[in-house]
Amino acid sequence: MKLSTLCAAAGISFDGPDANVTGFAIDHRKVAPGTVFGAFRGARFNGEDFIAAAIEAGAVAVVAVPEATVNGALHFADAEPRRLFAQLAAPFFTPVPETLVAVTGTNGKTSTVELTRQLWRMAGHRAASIGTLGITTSDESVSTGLTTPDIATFLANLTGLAREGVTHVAYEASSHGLSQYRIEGPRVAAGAFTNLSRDHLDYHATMEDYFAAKMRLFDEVVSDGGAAVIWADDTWSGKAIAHARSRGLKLFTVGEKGEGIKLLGRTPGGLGQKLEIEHAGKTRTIDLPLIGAYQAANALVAAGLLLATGGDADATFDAMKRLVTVRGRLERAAISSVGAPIYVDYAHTPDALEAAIAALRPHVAGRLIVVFGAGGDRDRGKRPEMGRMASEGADIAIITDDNPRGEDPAAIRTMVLDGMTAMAAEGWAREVGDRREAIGAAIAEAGEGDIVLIAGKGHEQGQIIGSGDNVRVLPFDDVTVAREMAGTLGGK
Ligand SMILES: CC(=O)N[C@H]1[C@@H](OP(=O)(O)OP(=O)(O)OC[C@H]2O[C@@H](n3ccc(=O)[nH]c3=O)[C@H](O)[C@@H]2O)O[C@H](CO)[C@@H](O)[C@@H]1O[C@H](C)C(=O)N[C@@H](C)C(=O)N[C@H](CCC(=O)O)C(=O)O
Ligand SMILES: Nc1ncnc2c1ncn2[C@@H]1O[C@H](COP(=O)(O)OP(=O)(O)OP(=O)(O)O)[C@@H](O)[C@H]1O
Ligand SMILES: N[C@H](CCC[C@H](N)C(=O)O)C(=O)O
Ligand SMILES: [Mg+2]
Repeated sequence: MKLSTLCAAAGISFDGPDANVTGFAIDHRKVAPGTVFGAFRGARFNGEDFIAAAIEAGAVAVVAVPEATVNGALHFADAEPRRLFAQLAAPFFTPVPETLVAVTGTNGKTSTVELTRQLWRMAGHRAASIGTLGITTSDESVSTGLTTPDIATFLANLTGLAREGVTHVAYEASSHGLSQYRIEGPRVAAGAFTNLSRDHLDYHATMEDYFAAKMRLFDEVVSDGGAAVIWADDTWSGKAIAHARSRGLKLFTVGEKGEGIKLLGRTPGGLGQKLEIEHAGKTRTIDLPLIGAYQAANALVAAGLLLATGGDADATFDAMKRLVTVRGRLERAAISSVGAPIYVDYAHTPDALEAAIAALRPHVAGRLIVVFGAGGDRDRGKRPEMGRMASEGADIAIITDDNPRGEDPAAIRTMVLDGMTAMAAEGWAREVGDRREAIGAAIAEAGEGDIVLIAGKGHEQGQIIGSGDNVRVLPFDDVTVAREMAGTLGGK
C-alpha cells in the first residue's frame, strides 16, 4: 500500500516522496524493506537510538518526536508519536471485524471480554476475545504474552481474525495499552468500564493519572456515536459517566444504580447465583452459573455490551444461563480428599482479593484458607493492602511467592505480611515461599466445610523468576498443582 494512500485515509498531510509500505514495526529488529518504523521513548530504551539501524534495514518512514534525527527516510513528526503511528497503521490493516468493543477497568477486563465473546457466540456470531488469555475464538486460544502486545500486533491480529470470518471482537484495554496507544485505530462501537482501584501505581503517578489513562477509552478510542457501558456501582463510576457524557457517547449503565440494566437482587446458590434485573421496564430472573458478586457484575457488563451494540435482549439474557467459567477466574480446580473445594483465582490487587474472598464466603461452612503473594517489579504499595484484605476476609492465610521477577521474594512476602501483623501474631498467617508447598500446606490444612482459595496467578502457566538476561519462567499452573496436591495430600 502507498504511503500517500495511508496518509489520505488517516487524514495526515503528506508531502512525499511516496513509497510502498510493506508493514509496521516498533522494534527495529522487526524492520524489513518497506516498513514504517515507530521510534518511541520507552521505560527501558529510547527507540530513537535505533532509527539509523531501522533505516539501514529498509524502513521507508519513521514516526518520532519532532526533535528526533531521521536521515534517509521520511520523518513523520508528532509530540505524541505513538498516537500518530496508530493512526497511520490503522488503514494498512484491512479488513477488520465489523463490531469491536473494548473493556477497561482495574479488574474484570479479561472476564468481561471473554463473557462477551461467549454471549456473541450464543447469538450466532463468529466472535473472538483478545486480552490476558491471548486470542480466544470458539475453536482455539492462542497466547500473546502481554494483555495488549503492541499496536502492530494488535492490528495484525484483528485482520487475521477478520480473514477467518470473525465479525465480533471484544478486547481488553489495559491502562498501559491505552496510554501507549497500543489498541486503537479501527472503529470501536462501544467501550466498557468495570471499576477502578489500586494497581500499577509504579507506572502511573497517582490514582487520578491512572484513571485518566483509562478514560482515553471514552475520550478518544470509542468512535463518534459509539456507546459507553459503565458499571454504575463503583466509586469512580460517576466520573466515568461524566467522561462518556462530555464525549457524547450513548450511555448504558449497569448495576444496582444502573439504568440500562438495573440489578435488583442477587441470591447466591450452590454453583451459581440468581440475579433479578430490570431492563427496558421489564423485570427478569437470570440463573447465572457463576458464583460471586464480581462475576455477576462482569456478566452484566458483557450483556450490556451486547445490548448497546444492537443485540437482542431476550436472547442475551437467556444466554447468560449458559455462560461457562473463565479460565483461572474462581475456577474450581479440585476437591480435596476430605471434600474441601479448591478454587483458583487471578486476584492480584487488593480489591480483587477482597472480591474473590467475598465471592467464596457464602459457600464456606468452616474456614476460608487463602494462599497468595504479590508479583515482583510491580506496584509495591499494593502488597500490604493485599495483606490487609486477606487478614480481614480469610480465616487462614499462607503467604507465598507469585512471580518474583527481579525482586527478592522474601522481601515481597514481608511487605505483604506488613499489612497483616495482627493475623500473623495470632498464628493465622504464615509464610511458605515455595508455591507448590504452600498450596500443599493449604490443602492439608483444609477440613470438611473449609474452602481453599489460591489467588494471584489464575490461568498463568509459569512462574517468572529473575529479570533481564537472567529471567527464567518455570512451568507452573495453580490448577494442575492443586489437583496434584489434592490427590496426594489428605486433609486434617
Ligand atoms: C511498562 C510497559 O508497558 N512496557 C512495555 C512497552 O515498553 P516501552 O515502550 O517502555 O519500551 P522499551 O522496552 O523501553 O523500548 C522503547 C522502544 O524501543 C524499541 N526497541 C527496544 C530495544 C531494541 O533493541 N530495539 C527497539 O526498537 C521498543 O520496541 C520500544 O518501542 O512496550 C514494549 C513493546 O510493546 C513492551 O514489551 C513493554 O512491556 C513490558 C514487557 C511489560 O512488562 N509490560 C506490562 C507492565 C504490561 O504492559 N502489562 C499490561 C497489563 C497490565 C494490566 O492490565 O494489569 C498489558 O497490557 O499487557
Ligand atoms: N468486577 C470485578 N470487581 C472486583 N474484582 C474483580 C472483578 N472482576 C474480576 N475481579 C478480580 O480480578 C481478578 C482478575 O480478573 P480479570 O482477569 O477479569 O481482570 P483484568 O482486569 O483482566 O486483570 P489484568 O489487569 O491482570 O488484565 C479476578 O480473578 C477477580 O479476583
Ligand atoms: N497484568 C498484571 C498481571 C499480574 C499477575 C500477577 N501474577 C503478577 O505477576 O503480579 C500485571 O502485569 O501487573
Ligand atoms: Mg486481563
